[in-house]
Order: sequence, then structure tokens, then C-alpha cells
Amino acid sequence: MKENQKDAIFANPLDKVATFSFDDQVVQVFPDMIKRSVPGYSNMIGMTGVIASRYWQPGTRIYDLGCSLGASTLSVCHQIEDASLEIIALDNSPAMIERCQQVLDQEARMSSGERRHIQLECADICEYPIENASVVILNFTFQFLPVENRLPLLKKILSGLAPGGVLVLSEKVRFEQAEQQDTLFDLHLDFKRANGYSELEISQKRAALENFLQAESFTTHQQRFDAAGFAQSSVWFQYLNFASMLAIKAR
Ligand SMILES: Nc1ncnc2c1ncn2[C@@H]1O[C@H](C[S@+](CC[C@H]([NH3+])C(=O)[O-])CC(=O)[O-])[C@@H](O)[C@H]1O
Ligand SMILES: O=C(O)C(=O)Cc1ccccc1
Repeated sequence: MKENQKDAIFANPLDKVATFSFDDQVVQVFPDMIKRSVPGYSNMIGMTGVIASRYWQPGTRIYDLGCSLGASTLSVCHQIEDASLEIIALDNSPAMIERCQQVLDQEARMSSGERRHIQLECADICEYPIENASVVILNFTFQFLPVENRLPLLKKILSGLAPGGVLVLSEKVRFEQAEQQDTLFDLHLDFKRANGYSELEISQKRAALENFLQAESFTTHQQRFDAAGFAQSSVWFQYLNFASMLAIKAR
């Protein structure tokens, strides 16, 4: 199995910076990239399992939408011991799915407990059916969807959730007030510098993400949760311009 490598994707000058893509090169460095780029990533992933264990209802499924290498799925498995737990983990990057399968196989070999029911699928989350769920996880995936696909996806999730079910949505956010946006955005750049990224890496990655990652404000997220029909929504975590929200379906 390929070992995880340090992220140096944008370390050398590129003639033309192509739009970011979840290809084999990104997969090889992904755990390092996400930890050094997303403030609070480990906290949000760890708590995702804790939230899942409060809202999961036996006989229903948990969906991990945009699972990458399975970090949220594994957090859920650590928190819910029940052998009947069924997780459906989706990603539309074949390179991610291939590596995720290796990660899950390795975990299964290492843990002496029950074999978990994890269905891994290479699929577009906007197309895939969501049925009989009590927990749906969207950790840092929604931000990559075309904006016009976002409300339809939330409506599909709500209709697939059982009463009392939860959606966990973690994202990069932006702020409506220009001064607040500048302050927290600049501090995020400092966070990346403190984690060893150079000015060149920071500026080339920024160019690669332009128009690809579209962050939205808390107000936009809250209004969309309401428009989709969720009964309640809250921001439960924020670290600079990254946050995690949860939205609950009426009982
Ligand atoms: N339409 C789509 N359908 C399916 N997958 C998609 C789609 N669009 C993007 N993806 C997938 O969403 C993932 C986003 S990464 C999630 C991290 C993970 N949740 C984690 O918590 O470790 C976040 C990041 O890289 O910032 C990638 O693996 C894409 O292939
Ligand atoms: O690096 C950034 O600026 C981000 O917004 C986070 C991120 C992390 C991993 C892949 C794409 C974006």
C-alpha cells in the first residue's frame, strides 16, 4: 500500500495553475493536506462520530457524502459499536474510493471487533438515492457542489431522513462583513504558514480553488436549511473561517 506523503503539490512554480481536482496526486497527500489546511479538522471529525451516536436510530443508515479516505466513517465506527450499523460512504473520485477501500481494509485487520457494514460507492452525491437514514454527513464536500445543486441536495437528504434525524455539515465559510472576512481569511493564511506552507504554495492553491470551492455565509446556510424544511439548525463549531453545523428533521 502507498504510504501517505507530505503535501508539496503547489511547492514548485507552475506555468499554469489548473483547477483543483481530487486525483491520484491529491489522494497520496490528502491526510497531510487536510490537517495542515483546515483549522479544527480533527475536532470536527472526532465530534462527527459523537453526534452520530446520539442521533443514529437502529435499523436506519448513516451516509458519509464525499467520504474521501473515510475519516468521518471511521469516527462513526469508533463511537457506535452496534454490529447492525450500516454506513454508505460515497465519493465521485475513483482515486479516493480506491485508497479509501485500502484504508478501511487496514482498519478492519487492525480492529479485533465486529466487521462493520460499510458500503463504499464511487458515485455523485447529487444523483445517489438517500433512503432510511438517521444521520447524513457532509464534511467539507458541499462547498465543492455547484451552488444550484445545493438546495435540491438538502431537500433529498431531508426526505431520506427519519423523523429526528440529523445532517452534519462542515464547511469553509465566508463572512458578509468585508472587515470580518478579511480578518479571518488572513488568519487562515497565517494558520497555513504556521503549518509550513510557503507563500508560493498558498497562492497557487488559492488559484486552483478559485471558482471551484464556493464558500457561503452562515446566513445563507441557515436560510437554506429553513428552505429545505429542517426544523432546527445550529453552528456547533467554528475555528476561523471553517465551521460545522447541524440541522435536525422534526420528530
Ligand atoms: N458531487 C460529488 N459527489 C461525490 N463526491 C464528491 C462530489 N464533489 C466532491 N466530492 C468529493 O468530496 C471530497 C471533498 S474532501 C472531503 C473530506 C472528508 N469528508 C473528510 O472529512 O475527510 C474535502 C476537501 O478536500 O476539502 C473529495 O474526496 C471529492 O472527491
Ligand atoms: O486549503 C484551503 O485553502 C482550503 O480551503 C481547504 C482545502 C483542503 C483540502 C482540499 C481543498 C481545500
